[in-house]
This record gives sequence, structure tokens and C-alpha cells, in this order.
Amino acid sequence: MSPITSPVKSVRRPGGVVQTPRRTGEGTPSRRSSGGADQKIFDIAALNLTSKEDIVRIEEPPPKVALERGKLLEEAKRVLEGAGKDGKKSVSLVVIGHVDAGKSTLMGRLLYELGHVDEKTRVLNERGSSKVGKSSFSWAWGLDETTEERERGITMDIALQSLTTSNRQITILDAPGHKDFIPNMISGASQADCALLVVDAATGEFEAGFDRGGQTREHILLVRSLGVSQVIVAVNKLDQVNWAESRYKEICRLLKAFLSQSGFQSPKIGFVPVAAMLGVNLVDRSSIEGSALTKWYKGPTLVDLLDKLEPPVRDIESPLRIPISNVFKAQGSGTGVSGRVCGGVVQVGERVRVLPGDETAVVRSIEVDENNVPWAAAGSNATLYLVAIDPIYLAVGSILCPPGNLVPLATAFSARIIVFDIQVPITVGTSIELFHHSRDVPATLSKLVATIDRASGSVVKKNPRVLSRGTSAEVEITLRGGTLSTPSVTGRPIPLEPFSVNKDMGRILVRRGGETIAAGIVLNVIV
Ligand SMILES: Nc1nc2c(ncn2[C@@H]2O[C@H](COP(=O)(O)OP(=O)(O)OP(=O)(O)O)[C@@H](O)[C@H]2O)c(=O)[nH]1
Repeated sequence: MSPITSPVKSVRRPGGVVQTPRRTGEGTPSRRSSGGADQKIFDIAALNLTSKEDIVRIEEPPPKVALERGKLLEEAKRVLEGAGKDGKKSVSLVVIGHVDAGKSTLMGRLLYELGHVDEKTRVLNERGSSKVGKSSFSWAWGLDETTEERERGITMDIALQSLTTSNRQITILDAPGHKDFIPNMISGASQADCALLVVDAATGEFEAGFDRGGQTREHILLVRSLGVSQVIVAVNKLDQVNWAESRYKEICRLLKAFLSQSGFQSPKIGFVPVAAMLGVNLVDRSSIEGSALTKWYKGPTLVDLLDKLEPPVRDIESPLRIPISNVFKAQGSGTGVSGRVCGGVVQVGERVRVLPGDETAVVRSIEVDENNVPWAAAGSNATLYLVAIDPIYLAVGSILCPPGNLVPLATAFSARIIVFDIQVPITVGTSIELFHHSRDVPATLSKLVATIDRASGSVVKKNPRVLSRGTSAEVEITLRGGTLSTPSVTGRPIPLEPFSVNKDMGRILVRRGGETIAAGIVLNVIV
């Protein structure tokens, strides 16, 4: 079969390898990676696949499976139930919020406070950022690693980090806030269990993010639609408003109402006042600056809240599903792919099928949170090093599954969607951008089957002419071919599974003209 040509985007692993993205998506600016000294640039298109080196790689004897299936499941269950390494439960957290809310600064400072960033790196980032006149971004430099991100002072792609608290092992996905990079944010959010929403308390800034068109609102709706049900809200930059309790309370009140309306339940929403740049109330608030906050705030710190995040139930009994969010050249032999395990368990030595396509690969090794592990179960954000496959068959958006239990391929499917707060109603034939995990493809809303009552699920109107804001509806979606900017008639099939079979695999987002217009779940594959 012909090689897969779907667009490639990247998720960076700090200090690791980076792949140059080749995206064609509407509203998705191309991103050039700087290729820092410790970063190896890898472009699939530039690979010389017929070189001797690659042939040797492909022929390397693959490792053997260590555990028989039943034993593997037993062990995975035991570890997940009784918690993982060091008795810590694992959760993944996407950091979201409007542009410049302070997401990268917060994570950079938190990693430092928790001892995950050494003093030498901190000083280097401080000096480097000050040299280019961006000293206020020195903490963000710990996550924004590319030259372009550092020069522009914005996050453009997802940065992966991990940190530990007393009871949790947390994988952090720092998402870009700028609206041009929403597709990358969606890719990160679809790999997360929980969200950390950062909002800027400064006068006018919170409002800019929260008003219609602001990313605070859009990110909340997106993460909830992608299955995230726990959120911590860090009300940041309180130093900018003189640590005013009234401002904090007002922001909490507005956000709580919007979060509830978006489907978050009260016990799963936490609020915490912070000043990321000064490090106040992240791990403690004992500093001089923190004393202004302690006059009225006696609640938990950010770390206290992180330490209580509850991992959702992991579906390890279901067949293996790993949507690929990143592909890169491995050091040594093979190709690295990373993504969230959305079902089942994978172990070293297993053969996996890559969909779409006819190819299989063997798992040479697995990394979770930068540690080598013998297996990875549902819920893990894992990196798999694959051998016995030509890397040209590995692409962002493809799915890894067992050769004997494939994900159906679809060019048309039915879905239940909820229409967001849109200005222009949706009509039959609307051209859309369909998002499924890290894949985005051109598609058409080919049929409006019925509008549905959100509470009872019963049909309100069959064959409606239009769908307006807030409507819930059953629709049919047909993929189109080509690229998002130059679509053609026939779409290539993509792997899709109904929500009733696998929740993580059955969620979709619908965008039009750079705006997210609906979220939904896959009901049935039609063809
Ligand atoms: N005064 C003050 N400034 C802060 C604080 N936290 C972050 N900033 C500043 O806010 C600006 C934006 O910070 P970033 O961390 O890059 O924001 P971001 O949300 O990661 O930005 P994007 O990812 O590009 O959306 C920087 O100039 C920071 O120094 C804070 O607690 N107080």
C-alpha cells in the first residue's frame, strides 16, 4: 500500500527529540523548530528510507514478550489498583487558558519549586531571557524551548513534563493559549485526565479571556467535550491586583457558573489564588509577597490540590488503542511514537498494527514519564519505540491496535453533537474540519438527521434545516479528501470507534473557519 501522508504535528518532550511538523490545517501556522543543541530534528519526508542504516534497523531481531496476556492484565490491575511506583497514582494534566495567562511561567516555577529544575538551568534561563529582552519569560523558558517560542514569548506546541507530589505522579501537557494553535491544544487535551486552567486576574485581562471569543471559554468547552471532568483553576497574577480578595472571589464566581454550565460538577472544581512569577501559593506561601495573601486566604496551595487529583477508571480489559500524537527518530534503532493509551495494555515485544494501513510493528521498548517500563496501560502517556516497520508508515493521527482486533475505518459516520455558541447556524453541506485525537481532516456535515432534547435524549425534530447555538443533534459526517485548504471529493478512511465501544476513541470536535462549532461522540460507522 502507499505510505500514509496525513499531516504530522509534534508534541515536544523537553530535552528529548523533536520532529518538524508538516501541517496543512486551516488556521494552523507552520512552526519552525530551532533545533537546540540537545534537540535532534527529524522530518519523515527527509528520511533516506533505502539507506543501509534503515535496512539494518528494520532487520534487527525484535524483543520477546515477557508476560502471557492473562498475567499481564493481572499485573496491570494490581499496579493500578494498589497505585504505581512509590505508591503514587498517575494522572495526566493539561494546562490550559487564554494567551499570556501565565501557564508556562506557572509550570516552570512549579517544576523548580518541586526540585525538578536545577539551579543551573534556572540561572541559564534567567540570563538567556534577559539577554534577548524577555526577562519576564525566564520561568516560561523551562517549557517554551524553541527559538521561535522564546522570541515571540508564546507557547506554540504542547510541551510534555512530569512532576511528582506526595501522592501523585503527574504528566503535564502545557498547551498553547493563542487561538492560532487550538489544534495543538486539542491534541494535548485529548491526552489528559484533568485540566489546570490558568486565568490572569489583572484588570481587563481576565475579561479578555472570558468574553466571547476568549480562549478561557473555548478551552473549558473543549476539554470537557474531550472527556476531562476534573479541573483546578489557578487564579494567577494576584500581585497585579494588590492581592485583592474581592477580585479573586469575583473571578471564582464567574468561572464556577460557567464551568457548571459546561458540565463540570462542583466537587470536581478546585480554585486556588497564585502568583506564578513570584512563586506564591504554588508549594507554600511563606515568602514576603505571600504574606499579603495569607491575610485572607487559608486554603490549599496548588500542590495540595494537585495531590488530590483522582485518576479516572482505566479500561485495561478493552483492546489496545493508542492514537499517535508524535513520531520521532529514536536514538539507536527504531522509531519513537508517543500517545495516550486509550484502552488495553501494551508490553515490550508485542506486535501492533498501524491503522490506517496494512503495516505492523514490534514494540522494542516503552517509556512512561521518562522511565523505561515493561508495559503501559490505559491512561498512560507513553512513548513506544517501534522496530520491524518502515517509519514512513507511522504518522500522527494513526492508531496502534492489536493485529487481531482492529479499529474500524470510516469515511462516513453518524454522531451526536452539541452545537457551541456560534453566530452562523450550521446547514446541510457545511464544510468542516474534523478533529479526532491528533488528526484533523476536511469533512462535510452531510446530513442533519434530527435535533435531540438534551435532557431526555428524544427526537425533537427530524431532518432540521439548520442547527443553531446550544442545539443537540444527530448528524452524519462524510470525510473529504485532499488537504484542509484544497479538499477533494473522496476522503481516505480514518480509524474511528463508536463512543459506546471506547469512550476515549469515540469523541470528536468540529471546527469551521478557525472556530470550534461543535463537539460530539461517534454513534456508528456508516462506510
Ligand atoms: N506580574 C505577574 N506576571 C506574570 C505572572 N505569571 C506570569 N506572568 C507574566 O505573564 C506573561 C505571560 O506568561 P507565560 O507564562 O508565557 O504565559 P502563557 O499562558 O504560558 O502564554 P501562552 O502559552 O503563549 O498562551 C509573562 O511576561 C510572565 O512573566 C505573575 O504571577 N505575576
